[in-house]
Amino acid sequence: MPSNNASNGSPHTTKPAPTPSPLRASKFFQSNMRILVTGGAGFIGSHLVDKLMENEKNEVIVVDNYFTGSKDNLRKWIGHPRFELIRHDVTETLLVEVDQIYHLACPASPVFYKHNPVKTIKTNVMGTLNMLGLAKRVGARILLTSTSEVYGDPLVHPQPESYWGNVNPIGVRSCYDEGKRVAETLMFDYHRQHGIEIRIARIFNTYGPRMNIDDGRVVSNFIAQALRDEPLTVQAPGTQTRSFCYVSDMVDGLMRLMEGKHTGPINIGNPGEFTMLELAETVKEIVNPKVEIKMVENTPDDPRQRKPIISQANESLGWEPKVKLRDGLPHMVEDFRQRLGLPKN
Ligand SMILES: NC(=O)c1ccc[n+]([C@@H]2O[C@H](COP(=O)([O-])OP(=O)(O)OC[C@H]3O[C@@H](n4cnc5c(N)ncnc54)[C@H](O)[C@@H]3O)[C@@H](O)[C@H]2O)c1
Ligand SMILES: O=C(O)[C@H]1O[C@H](OP(=O)(O)OP(=O)(O)OC[C@H]2O[C@@H](n3ccc(=O)[nH]c3=O)[C@H](O)[C@@H]2O)[C@H](O)[C@@H](O)[C@@H]1O
Repeated sequence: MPSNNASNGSPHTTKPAPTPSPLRASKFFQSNMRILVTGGAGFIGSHLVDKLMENEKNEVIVVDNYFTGSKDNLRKWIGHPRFELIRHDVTETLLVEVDQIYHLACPASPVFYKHNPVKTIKTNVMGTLNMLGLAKRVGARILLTSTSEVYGDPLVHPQPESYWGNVNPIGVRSCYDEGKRVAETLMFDYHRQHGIEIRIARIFNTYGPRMNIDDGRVVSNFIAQALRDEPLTVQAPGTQTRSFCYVSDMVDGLMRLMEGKHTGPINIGNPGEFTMLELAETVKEIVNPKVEIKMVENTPDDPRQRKPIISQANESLGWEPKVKLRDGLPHMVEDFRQRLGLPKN
């Protein structure tokens, strides 16, 4: 049986946070807050950058290797004096002077993270080590975007943060879910050993405009298929569930977590739970009532159920999602129509 009743260990440390590097103060121009976003050219990262850039006191640096992200997602900021974009792989060390680090870099779609699993592990482990090393050197606060996949195929439903999970350590998804579990471990060890200020978000399935059209994740697949008049591919049995959070709610939750006092880990997601068949029916109804729904083979270790308990986010961050699935989907459909060159509905 998995442990589901233990605490997450003491997150507290007696060590003071390291002082910022003297280089930090030696710059000619200094904004009030210099923020690094790794993976900022990706889906969630680019929406986060949009929101951070709204504050004129923020200077934002994005590093990305463009594996699943694109410069196009950031085109409105390229050339802006408060914005910098660096082609960089987080598995290599990075020397910059920043106050906060949002560490998102990692392929998120199962199709992409399974494509080169060794690289996915390296990104999660070495990438997180490098960002923690940077946080330690410059005294920055660091937020990791972990995942509900740390709960594996959960035997406790819905999932509280105290649940330790049911994860296959040697499966095809392990590069991602075990990788993120190690990343969480590294975060807490740097916190306890070096006094680094950490924040960990456990993100549940997030959707919205700018997802890659052929990303492979379920919401983007169904919308692209419905728009192209191709059958919606429900992977068997179709009764597996997910809880879908709209991207603006997610970004709001991540920023509140960064600015708040709680280390986490903290679930950020929308508790509205749907089977994949229900999702297919909803997309069919909204986008293309004539489209066929086709049952196809599933992939190994697909979690059978997933739904966050969000009382911690609610109590400690004052956060709850605002956008219901039926209200969020049309924004994504509109974005996909534009990018596929289809007329407005
Ligand atoms: N979207 C979700 O439903 C979801 C759920 C749980 C967790 N997350 C986490 O949130 C983060 C962002 O997810 P997303 O949906 O925006 O994914 P995404 O694939 O759109 O974005 C990830 C970004 O990281 C970049 N990247 C990947 N490997 C890199 C490396 N080695 N060095 C530098 N950049 C690298 C990619 O090019 C991309 O721009 C990820 O850490 C993911 O694990 C997302
Ligand atoms: O939220 C999370 O924690 C994780 O959620 C997703 O992983 P997953 O839920 O497996 O995402 P999808 O590939 O979108 O699959 C969701 C469900 O839809 C099904 N599916 C997928 C694609 C498809 O065409 N049809 C279909 O029925 C899958 O079998 C699965 O049951 C993300 O891709 C991970 O990055 C993220 O960490």
